[in-house]
This record gives sequence, structure tokens and C-alpha cells, in this order.
Amino acid sequence: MAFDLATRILEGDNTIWGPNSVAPNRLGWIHLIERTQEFLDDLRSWSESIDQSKIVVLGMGGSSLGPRVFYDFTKRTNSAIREIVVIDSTDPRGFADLDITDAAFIVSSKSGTTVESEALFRFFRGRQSNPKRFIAITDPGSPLEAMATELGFSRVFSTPQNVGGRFSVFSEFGLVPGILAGIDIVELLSAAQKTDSGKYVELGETLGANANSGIPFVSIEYESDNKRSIGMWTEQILAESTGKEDKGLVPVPHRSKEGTYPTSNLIVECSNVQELGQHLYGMQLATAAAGYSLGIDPFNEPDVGVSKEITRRVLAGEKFNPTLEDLERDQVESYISDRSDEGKYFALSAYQPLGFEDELYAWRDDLAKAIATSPITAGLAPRHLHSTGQLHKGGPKTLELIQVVSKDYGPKVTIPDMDTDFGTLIRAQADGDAIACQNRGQKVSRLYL
Ligand SMILES: O=P(O)(O)OC[C@H]1O[C@H](O)[C@H](O)[C@@H](O)[C@@H]1O
Repeated sequence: MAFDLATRILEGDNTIWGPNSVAPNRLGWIHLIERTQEFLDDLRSWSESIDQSKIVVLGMGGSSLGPRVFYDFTKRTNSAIREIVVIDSTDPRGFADLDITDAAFIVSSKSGTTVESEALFRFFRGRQSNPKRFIAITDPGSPLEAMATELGFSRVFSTPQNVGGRFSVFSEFGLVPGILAGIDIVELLSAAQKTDSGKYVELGETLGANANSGIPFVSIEYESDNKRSIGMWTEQILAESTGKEDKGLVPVPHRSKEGTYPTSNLIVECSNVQELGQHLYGMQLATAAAGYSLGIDPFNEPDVGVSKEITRRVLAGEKFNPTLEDLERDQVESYISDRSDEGKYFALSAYQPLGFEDELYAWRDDLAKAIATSPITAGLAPRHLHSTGQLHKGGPKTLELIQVVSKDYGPKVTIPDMDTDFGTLIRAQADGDAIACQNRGQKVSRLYL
């Protein structure tokens, strides 16, 4: 290497990713740890003033996966001090009956315009009229900030504008739910500060180089179900950052070693807060370095909006008729096995309630056991539209997307002031993503559960 990439990244050299990169306004993550030290005391005393035992986080993508990682960590280390319920779904069957008697809500959205977060806020605001039970985390000047101020939320956290969603775990987006869950923020951040940056930058360069030479798959081994959220967080930062311009890393999170296809390998430990802090910071560095090796801009997400736009048009009444191959559940294994040519990967995209997650990943594991020759990934939708959605539309044209949709999303749950209901919204999201993926040359099939 003619120059030291780690040093250049850490010094915030925004020319690394080319002249058109959005990096000049996206490198705030590099110094979030130092910034956070400044408001730690305030954050700690504020968190102690929260009386509720349940915190409901309404957010998508970067605003949901960081909180999931922190809460799962506190659960598996028996250090959780509150229950954190992250709702990053529009399937009403997963949250319509949630007990919110003793709950405070965090509406978390950098842009303050994400449809899922807004719909969820409107729904829960309809069930909890006290604005003091609501907290907002958002960029200054966002529509969410204006609304939260007007309605009198108990607190509005202002987030740094130069940090993108998937790089925001050490900003208020991760740390506010994290401290409420019981994470030792001081330990987490001081460990992150000691990350061996050279090691992770080298990892990123290797992942990029492997993809350049025809091995885009990255096996992410996370060893037990209670670490799944770390697998998902890692999947998001790699997929959404690198999956563009027909290139990219294709992360394949799973519990234990599998498959005979060629991959890069990543083992996620995160058994203690030190390893967790270093993994979270290190993977941001690795992602920035992988972007450099791949010759793409790791800080933009040019194709995420494509599905959102088609969804918006479907909801507005425009007729789209995606022609999708229909599958039955018991045909999926042979469907994949018949098509598992070298180089392809398969994604189960489940428009199912939050409670379906264990079943979905167990299903994926069974398929992966039966078919070793192709990577198989899974994600709950619409959550994954904000993590692997960019890769599915902008990355290599080797995806076979299998949508798992429901014909009936249960009793109608209307969204106040949005002129639609959750069942209609989630169906429109499935159609929007199917059409967007097809338009980008990916194969899409669908089954109904
Ligand atoms: O935080 P928000 O503005 O609501 O955005 C939520 C998510 O939206 C999009 O999908 C972006 O690609 C993600 O990076 C982001 O985390």
C-alpha cells in the first residue's frame, strides 16, 4: 500500500472515496466517541430520571439495529435495567396489542421523514396522549424536531448531521436506548477508543479485494441466537454501505460455519462490553476501507429510495402488477436447490410480524443445511429494506429474492392522519420492493403464509 489508509481515514481525508463522494458531510462517526464524553454526565442523570420500566423505540435501520444490539447485550449479560422493545416493522400483528401501561416512547429518525417511524408514532400517540411519555432523537431542523417541540415531548435529542444512520451507533441514536437498557457507556466507549484500527482497515481492504476477485460473500458467524442482532447490525453496515453500482459485499449472517461456496470469513465474538465496543467501531473502519477497495462511496445509499417511491405510488392508487413466480412454502427448498448456480444468493424477505423472527431464522438455517452451495440470507421486512435493501437493488445482479407475504394482516389497524392502515402499508411495501428489485434485474418470487 503506497499510503497508510488507516491514518488517512482517521484523519478524515474525504478524498479517499473519490470526488463525488458524500464523505465531506458524512465522516462525523470517526470522532463520535470524543464528542460523546462531553454529554455523558447529562445523559446519565437524564436516564436516571426516566420512571418507566419499558422503553419502546420506534425507528428503522440505523435507528433500530444499534438499540437492538445494546438491549440484547444487556439481556445476555444479565445487566438489563429496563425492557427495550424496538418496533421496526409495519406488520400490526406484532405490536397493535403491546402493553404500554408503563412505557416511554423514543421516536428515532435522523431525517424525521421515514414513513414507518412516522406511522408508528401516530399509532402510539393515539394510544398514549401524554406527550411527556415521548422522546425524540433526530437531526436539527427535521420535521420530527418541529413536531416534538410543538407537542411538548419530554426531551428532544439533537443528533450530528454529519453522521449517517448506519454509522450512528455511538451517537444518541444508539447511546440513549443503550444507557436506558443498562449498557456501561463509559466502558463501551473507552474500549472502542482502543480499537486496533490498522487491523480493521486491513480487514476491510481484504473484504473489498476478495469481492473484486469474485468472492463477494462475507460469512458472519455469530455463534448463538442471542447475538443475532450483532449479525444484523454488521450485515447492515456492510450491505448498505457497499452494495451499489452493481458491486458490493454480500453479508451472510449465521450461527455456525456452513456452506461450501467461497466466502470471506468474519467471526463475531462480542462476549463482553470491550469486544462489543471494538467490534462496533472496528466494523465502521472496515466498511470505510472496503468502500475504498471496491471503488464505491460507502456513505451514500442511492437505491434505498427506489422502493419507497414505488410504495408511495402504490399507496396513492397507481396500479402496478408485479408478475412474480408463485411459490408454496414446501417448494422453497427445491426452488433454491434447482437454481443454486455458482455465484447466486437467495434472500427470504418476510413481511411478517416481529414475533416471526425466530421461525424465519430457523427456516433459513434448515435451508442452508440442505443447500450448501449457495448463500441464503433472511430478513424481516420492512426492517431489512433499510439494511440489505440497498444491496438488493444496487449490488451484484445475482439475487433471488423470495418474498414471504401474508394475504391477511389481521384486523384493520388504521394510522391516524395518514389515510391508510398498516395492512395496506405493508402490502404496498412488499409490492414496492418487488417492483424495484425486478426493475434492477433481480429475480423475485413470492409465497403467501
Ligand atoms: O433515521 P432515518 O432518517 O429515519 O432513516 C432510517 C434509515 O433509512 C434509510 O433506509 C437509510 O438508508 C438508513 O441508513 C437509515 O438508518
